[in-house]
Amino acid sequence: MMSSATTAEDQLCLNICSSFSPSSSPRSKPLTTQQRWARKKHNAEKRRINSSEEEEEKKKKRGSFKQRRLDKKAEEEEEEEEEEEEEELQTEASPPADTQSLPTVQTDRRTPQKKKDAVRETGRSSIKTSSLFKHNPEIPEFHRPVVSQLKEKIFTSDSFSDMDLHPHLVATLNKVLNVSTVTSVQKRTIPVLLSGRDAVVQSQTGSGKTLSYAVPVVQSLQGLQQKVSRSDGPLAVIIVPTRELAQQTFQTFQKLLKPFTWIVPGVLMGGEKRKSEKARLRKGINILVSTPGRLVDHIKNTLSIAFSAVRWLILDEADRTLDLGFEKDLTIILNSLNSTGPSRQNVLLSATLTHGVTRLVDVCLQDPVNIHVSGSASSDLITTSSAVTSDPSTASQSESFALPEALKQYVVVVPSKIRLVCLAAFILDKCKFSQNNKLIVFFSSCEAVEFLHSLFTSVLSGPSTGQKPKLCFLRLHGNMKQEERSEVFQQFSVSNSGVLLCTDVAARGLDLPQVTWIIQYTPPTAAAEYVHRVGRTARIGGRGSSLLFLTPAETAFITELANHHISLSELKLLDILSSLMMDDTYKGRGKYYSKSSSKALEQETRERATVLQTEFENFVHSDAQSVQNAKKALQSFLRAYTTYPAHLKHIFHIRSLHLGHTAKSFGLRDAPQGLNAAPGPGAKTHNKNKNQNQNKGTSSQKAGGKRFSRGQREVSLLCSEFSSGLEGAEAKTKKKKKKTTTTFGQSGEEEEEEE
Ligand SMILES: Nc1ncnc2c1ncn2[C@@H]1O[C@H](COP(=O)(O)OP(=O)(O)OP(=O)(O)O)[C@@H](O)[C@H]1O
Repeated sequence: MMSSATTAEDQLCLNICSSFSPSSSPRSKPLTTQQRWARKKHNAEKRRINSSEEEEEKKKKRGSFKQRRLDKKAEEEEEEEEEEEEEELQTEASPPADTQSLPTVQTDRRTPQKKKDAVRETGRSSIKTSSLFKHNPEIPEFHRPVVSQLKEKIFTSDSFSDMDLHPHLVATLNKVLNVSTVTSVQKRTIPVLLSGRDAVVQSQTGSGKTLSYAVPVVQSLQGLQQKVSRSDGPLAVIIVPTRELAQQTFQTFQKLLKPFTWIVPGVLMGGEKRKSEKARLRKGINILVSTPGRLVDHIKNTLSIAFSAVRWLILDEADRTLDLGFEKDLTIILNSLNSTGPSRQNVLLSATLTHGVTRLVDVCLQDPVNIHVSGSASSDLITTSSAVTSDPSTASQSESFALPEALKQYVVVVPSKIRLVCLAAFILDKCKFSQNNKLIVFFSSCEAVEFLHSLFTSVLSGPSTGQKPKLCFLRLHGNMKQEERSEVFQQFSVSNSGVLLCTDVAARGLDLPQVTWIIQYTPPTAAAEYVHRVGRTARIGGRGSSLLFLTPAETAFITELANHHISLSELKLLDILSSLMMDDTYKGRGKYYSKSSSKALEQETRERATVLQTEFENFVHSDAQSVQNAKKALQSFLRAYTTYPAHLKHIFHIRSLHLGHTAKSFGLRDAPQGLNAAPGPGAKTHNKNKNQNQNKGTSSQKAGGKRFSRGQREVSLLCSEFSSGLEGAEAKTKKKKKKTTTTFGQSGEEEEEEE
């Protein structure tokens, strides 16, 4: 992991900084375009940082005022010439009006490979994309707020053998799980849990929280005086938000229980066959790992499930369980556990225990110990606060999240129109031009993942050559069949490189080895979610990097993150796009290729980006189905955009999206007509006539053919996102409206799901 992460970082540094090395272009060899570009950038940078005094001196040296005017004129002429060429390119590039509108063509019956070849040919010979680089909002000056990031020391000097654990358990930790030194969170949590106390545990992603509860659970169950038997049923219940995490946690218990074969672990999760789960429950499961929805299903429908012996309740990713859709499930689970069972130990864990979790603490825990493993940036000390509180003054402290120390966090500000090529250029840079990079890219909807997966696989994958395998794109989202989800998860876990496109279904808890980059193509809906997404890399002391995409209108999110002690550095859009100069796959017409001025090289980069965008657009518009998929992806993106919480609406408001530009980021040539989820009255679009249709809805709008008031619509979108994105949507659900009152004292109209 270390070495590959280093390579990634090195590559990044190469892109940003190597061009500043004066010795990078030996005189004996002719310079490549890339090197010329790098040198020009270096000179430009040097000019920028020169002090005004030096500038003055240079001016004096350059001679008389007249001479300076002549120089300037020559410079201007060169610029004008280049601009003219640019205009020419754009005029040629603009497609005729009729090719811009969405085609109503018949389904293309060409094979994908033929289709791809045709697309590539068209992309090369003529650039049909209207200018990507004109009429974009200006990229604002990047202001980096000063924040002191919270730090956590991951490892201690203690080992598991120093703890009061069964020797076979220690041996299993050492030999099967390959761990010997205890992490900070484990050192703090294991003794507290072994003493019988309830606990609330917050520590950074990838710090070993799973073992911090799994070890004491196994230690206590193996030591029970009356030996555990299957007929006891569940003694420990572990609730996690996603299927993949359930599977991963179950596997950890399987390993830990190797020497204690009489204790049986089991997993229940959506997408699996209920019948076989029922049979396993009947036989007896002692450590039960489950997603909330499926456990509720069994509570309602499986007679053999009995909680009379439960001694442990663990809520991993506890703050997630408070989200819409999970809270009511949790209420049913708690009611069911409380109605039977002896007294039990309860544990809440997460990297981000937001103050909303206090409600859960009040309901669930008795006199808990609060373990909060983080110190200030200037100290390595580990502090433990004394109590969980809802006091607003301490709430902000509890909402400052520690991030892995070796995680490098970047942001790139990209106008909507250029987002797609920027993402593609970044992926090519990391996966085609450097090796052993493993990327995870987050999107806001299943449809967007599906669509971009097929687009990238078709346009970017390239053929596998003798030395290099095909660039591999995988996808993971809640609308996939369970077998496929498991297969992808497994495939990405064991691979050394590749790109996983996913929704937030992969944001929490997953421990995928050697991930080098996390890319957030759509920004998260909360700082906490940002933390979990980037936490899929740089785990357990390893290195990793993350890149957040923001549009110029969204840059205030940088300050929002800074409020949570999260600090980002900027990557420049042109630096990312410059990776297209690494080979000639997307070479333009070569007009600027031979020129040496930095402007010409920038222009060549822009032209290549345009060629790539053209390939995307040609692919999308090559058949009706692809257009339909792109529209669906755009529509779901817009829907998801309406679900940002109220306090972030000033940053992410649907009205500030430019529909035509956003459409381009899904490979569409223009803003499509007849989107079901119209973006609202203020949404901007190129086409005024189209806009009229979309602007009609005010207090109510059409979504999926059904009329919703604005509030109802947002709730319905949220529900659908969470049910499809996290629990899996293929489970057939019958929904009915019901008035409910939750354990937490909230009442309201909620959707009840019955499986
Ligand atoms: N003491 C240890 N020494 C070395 N590796 C460890 C130790 N404890 C756990 N690990 C490994 O660290 C990785 C991360 O652990 P884990 O998944 O429990 O982190 P986490 O804190 O739960 O992360 P997240 O908040 O993302 O869920 C796992 O691969 C795990 O096997």
